[in-house]
Amino acid sequence: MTKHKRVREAALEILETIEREQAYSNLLLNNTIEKNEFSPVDAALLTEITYGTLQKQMTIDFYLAPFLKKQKKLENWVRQLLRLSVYQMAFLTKIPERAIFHEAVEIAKKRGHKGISSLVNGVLRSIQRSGFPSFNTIKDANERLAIETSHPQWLVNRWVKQFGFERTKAMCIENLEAPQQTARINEWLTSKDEVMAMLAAEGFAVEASDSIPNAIKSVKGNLVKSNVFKKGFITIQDESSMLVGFALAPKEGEKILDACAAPGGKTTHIGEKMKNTGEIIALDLHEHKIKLIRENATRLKLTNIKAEKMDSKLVDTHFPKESFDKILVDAPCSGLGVVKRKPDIKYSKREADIERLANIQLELLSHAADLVKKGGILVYSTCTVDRHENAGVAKKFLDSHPEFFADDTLVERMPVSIRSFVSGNQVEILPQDLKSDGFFIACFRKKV
Ligand SMILES: C[S@@+](CC[C@H](N)C(=O)[O-])C[C@H]1O[C@@H](n2cnc3c(N)ncnc32)[C@H](O)[C@@H]1O
Repeated sequence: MTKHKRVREAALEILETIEREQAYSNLLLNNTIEKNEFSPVDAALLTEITYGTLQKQMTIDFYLAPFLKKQKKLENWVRQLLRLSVYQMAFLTKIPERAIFHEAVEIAKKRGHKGISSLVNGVLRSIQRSGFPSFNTIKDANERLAIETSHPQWLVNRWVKQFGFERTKAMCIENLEAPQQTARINEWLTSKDEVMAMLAAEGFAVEASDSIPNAIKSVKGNLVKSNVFKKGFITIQDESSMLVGFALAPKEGEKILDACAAPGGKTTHIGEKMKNTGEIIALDLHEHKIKLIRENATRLKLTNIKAEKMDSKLVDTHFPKESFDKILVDAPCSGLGVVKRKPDIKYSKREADIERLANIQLELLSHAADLVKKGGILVYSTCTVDRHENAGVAKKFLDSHPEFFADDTLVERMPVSIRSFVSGNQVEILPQDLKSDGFFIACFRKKV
């Protein structure tokens, strides 16, 4: 069996599993690469085909529709096989079409029967003869944007209402880009210059971040594989997530609560900013996730983090009132800012999830509120792009908690390149703004 066929069979299996079990694409992909011991070249092709097919699923289905009109019911694996073949035809122009057809037909024969392999062959050859249908046939602008950029119509309609058509379009286009790998320097152990020199010596190509001090981006190579990472000098983190550390601006010796902490990306940032002093209580609902916080803290040589399993809706029954200088609620959210990284999110989320998650976020903030010291701050953040969560929750929190006010000094704590995205006590980053994840932060201060 050729290597490339193994790659496509593996891609097919991953796509089927994601659809069947709503599993996470990144975890499945990493497991498959490890299990099959794929070479870096095959791993790259598998990633490209799997993510590409998922990212462009609605566009591909639009391309396929005229050629499947006569099919009563397609088995799921056959649809996925057609999708990944069409993805290669439309978007991976370096792969010869005869190779795409041959491998699709071979997989169809192996998995199904002769009838299915002729169907797959027939559909792909018809597409080759007739070409893909044009988007111009779609008259409604939102619907065309949804199909062209493969975002559900409800989401495009919602974003257009919240951000206008042009910003939504830029966001949908940006969401189709490959995510950048960025990393934060462990500033209490080393410096950006030292890290860049060490990584160069290991053969990695990196550049300083354009927007965040003490951050770098990978140009070539997966930084997780570096000794610099293993030794705890860097943490892989999206640039917009790093802004939470700036918003909190923890000082040495402070006592901080991180109410939704796993896997500890932001907890450890706080720990580093405090130069391993003070105390950070890091909570999460799930025991297996607490382990991740501890592992990260250990790798980064931080001993100021205490990770515990707890439902943060109960924090006010566990800790004394006004016992923390600062509290972070990096809340569970709809995740619509990380579609670039996890394309399955855009198909699995429903509008009802947004309402439910906004309620949970408000509840978590309300339970944490009593624990903030007078004059202390409460930071609320999400990796989503939605104003019913985010600004909507921030408003409801302030409306129902007169002991807090909107902390407009947030802008002073943000890196200079981010200040134009700050409005009052909030910062809203859309994916196209920094080529990062979409992100939201609001900062509330307790009256003295
Ligand atoms: C956005 S993630 C946190 C990411 C983390 N702050 C970081 O930077 O690595 C939200 C986390 O909240 C946790 N969570 C959800 N509901 C919770 C609750 N009621 N109490 C504590 N943790 C909760 C989830 O398990 C998840 O790990």
